[in-house]
Amino acid sequence: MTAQAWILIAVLAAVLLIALTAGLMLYRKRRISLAPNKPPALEDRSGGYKAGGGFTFSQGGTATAPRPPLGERTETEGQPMVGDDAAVPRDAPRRGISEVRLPEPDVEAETVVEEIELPAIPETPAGAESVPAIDQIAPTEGRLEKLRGRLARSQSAVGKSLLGLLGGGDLDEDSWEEVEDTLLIADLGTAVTTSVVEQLRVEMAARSVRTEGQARALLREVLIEHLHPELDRSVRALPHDDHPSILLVVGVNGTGKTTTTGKLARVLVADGRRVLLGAADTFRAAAADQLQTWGERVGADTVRGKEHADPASVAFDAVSKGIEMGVDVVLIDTAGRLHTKTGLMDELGKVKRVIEKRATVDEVLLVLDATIGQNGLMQARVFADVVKISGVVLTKLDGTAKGGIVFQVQHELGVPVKLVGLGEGADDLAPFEPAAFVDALVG
Ligand SMILES: Nc1nc2c(ncn2[C@@H]2O[C@H](COP(=O)(O)OP(=O)(O)OP(=O)(O)O)[C@@H](O)[C@H]2O)c(=O)[nH]1
Repeated sequence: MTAQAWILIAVLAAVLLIALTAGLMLYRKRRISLAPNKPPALEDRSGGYKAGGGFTFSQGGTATAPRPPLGERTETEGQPMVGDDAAVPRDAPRRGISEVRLPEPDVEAETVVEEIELPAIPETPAGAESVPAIDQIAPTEGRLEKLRGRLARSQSAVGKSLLGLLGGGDLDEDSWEEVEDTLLIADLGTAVTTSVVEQLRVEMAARSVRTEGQARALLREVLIEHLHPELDRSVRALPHDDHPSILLVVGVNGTGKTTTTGKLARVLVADGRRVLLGAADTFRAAAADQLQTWGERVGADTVRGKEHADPASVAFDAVSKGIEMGVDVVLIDTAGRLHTKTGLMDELGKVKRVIEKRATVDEVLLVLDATIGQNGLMQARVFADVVKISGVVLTKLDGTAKGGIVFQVQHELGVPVKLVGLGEGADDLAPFEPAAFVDALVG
């Protein structure tokens, strides 16, 4: 070969090398690293308060997000890329996942972490009281007991009429029908009512119940049994070794989602946890403001997007930020104003799918308004079809005699009611305890 040919080959090889290097650099630049950043030290804003107990928290089952099968994506390094849909090949038609904005510096303006400007606390002499910058949170222990009066006011009418009927001893068919009607009016639903009445009939005969005291004891026992006290009602909010626990709060708007998310944040902060809030209800700016205010009051940052930003994007940002900040739990408030099932399906399904590119969702809490009775159950069915609900929060139990919906929701969904809302106040959230609930009911 001539010298000229060798020179030509060398030049071609150099050009090829430069093109490869440039291509690799471009590829790396476009990639999003999924390796969590080193968590910066987080300021403890709980005011040093540790709750004595009352609420039970546990750790979600899976430690890390399940990786989608490699063969179904086009890139080969085992990490999902921007816009990847877990189970869909990259070149398949997508359902809007590509709209997801990720927290790169140039899109930072899209979502904002509202850092809380805490007022400087003046140095105080030892022993002197310092002014707390944020809310003092009442101990969470025995909440249901404290709030029992509120429940009892509206519920005990049901218990009284039941005891009035059962306390008389031998019941004729008309009386049994009245018992049945009372349970139906209290929203226990046909299936649970039938089962409760059957068990009461059998046990009343077997135990020869004659007095009101005996009737109360039996009624209490049967109702508690129908509330399945054996179900795990702990809220899966404890952090994993390498990432926070992730909780999604879902439900139709107006049921109390934002309020519940705020109240739950207070309980967690009181329990010594570092909390980050995600305002994925982007349809109404006021919803994000409301959540942020809750956050400011307890000392939790809020990740929020612009009005009408993609909720999945905000949720993703919140989870990413939570991992980066090293918080214990990320609570994500979602929008529930999509009344058609398809819209809801797309929205919530996408939120969950996108989050799970970073971490498994540990708990999906469905918030239901107890005052709307049967309608709440219909909502529950729709949501249960869309996302796997792991727990129910029943709100506004302070304003209704229809608490029987608790029985139905559990019976239909097979999911435990974990928390109850008993007022609009910041601390009016309580763990659901079947025995205490029935005691309030029976009086
Ligand atoms: N009485 C009572 N009111 C409650 C309870 N929980 C929430 N509320 C009230 O219900 C109303 C709606 O609550 P939100 O938290 O804004 O409901 P949401 O589901 O987030 O609604 P959107 O923000 O419109 O999606 C507010 O006025 C709350 O104060 C409760 O347990 N008892």
